[in-house]
Amino acid sequence: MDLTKVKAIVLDIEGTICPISFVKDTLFPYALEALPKLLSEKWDDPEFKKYREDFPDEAKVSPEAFQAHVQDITKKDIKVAYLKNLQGHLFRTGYETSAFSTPLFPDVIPALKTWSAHKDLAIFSSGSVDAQKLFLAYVAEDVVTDGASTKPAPGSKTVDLNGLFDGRLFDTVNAGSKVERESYVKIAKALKRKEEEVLFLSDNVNEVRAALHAGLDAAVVNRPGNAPLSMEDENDLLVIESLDEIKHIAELEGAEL
Ligand SMILES: CSCCC(=O)C(=O)COP(=O)(O)O
Repeated sequence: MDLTKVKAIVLDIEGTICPISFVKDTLFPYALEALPKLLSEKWDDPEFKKYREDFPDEAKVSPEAFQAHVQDITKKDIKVAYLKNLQGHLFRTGYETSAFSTPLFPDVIPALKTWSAHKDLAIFSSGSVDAQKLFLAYVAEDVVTDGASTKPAPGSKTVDLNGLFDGRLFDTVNAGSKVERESYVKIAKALKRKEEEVLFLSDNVNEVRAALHAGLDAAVVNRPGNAPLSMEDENDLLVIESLDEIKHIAELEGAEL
């Protein structure tokens, strides 16, 4: 890793800056629970139609078929854009009614605030850009970490971190697949940086390998609750457990972070 060159830091979401359990056990179930009301009230509403029309034909035949399809691909965690766009729409009410807020790992907010002074921060997630905006708009200021779980502290206020990212939000629609090198080339270009000036951090080794293949700097973030890494991945890739380690590497390299 050469952090002296890095001018932009691109972050994955799930398993990197927030626990996988927040996405799987809070956001996804909320979306599934909210869907029947949306389907019964808005099936023919133009606002809902723009989400519905991208679904496969067999899911569009009835609200029941639609609900079953969404349930199936959510359970399988299939990260297709049409599901992600709909989820982003469904999450909104949850955030706006304080049904949940975003728990970031405790090292994340301080790192983002420090890094944003000298680096461009960006997100690259399978979650849609709209979902990313909500995710960042309702971040719990205080979290409680207990073993593998990090959750918003009871009564915690929220803080909007969108300003730190200034719209540098990438998803599979505007950047492409997270496991293809071309997507990372595209992101570097969008950030107006050379590939080696961009650092990508993710829990997903295939994403990290694709970013490295594109010429970015990249590391695996191994958080409590993530899938175990193979020996091969541990040997081949830089693995960190906290964003603080990037700060330490920067200090050792004399890089400004
Ligand atoms: C933007 S919050 C919802 C995140 C989400 O739906 C998801 O699938 C997370 O994917 P990532 O690529 O960020 O691990």
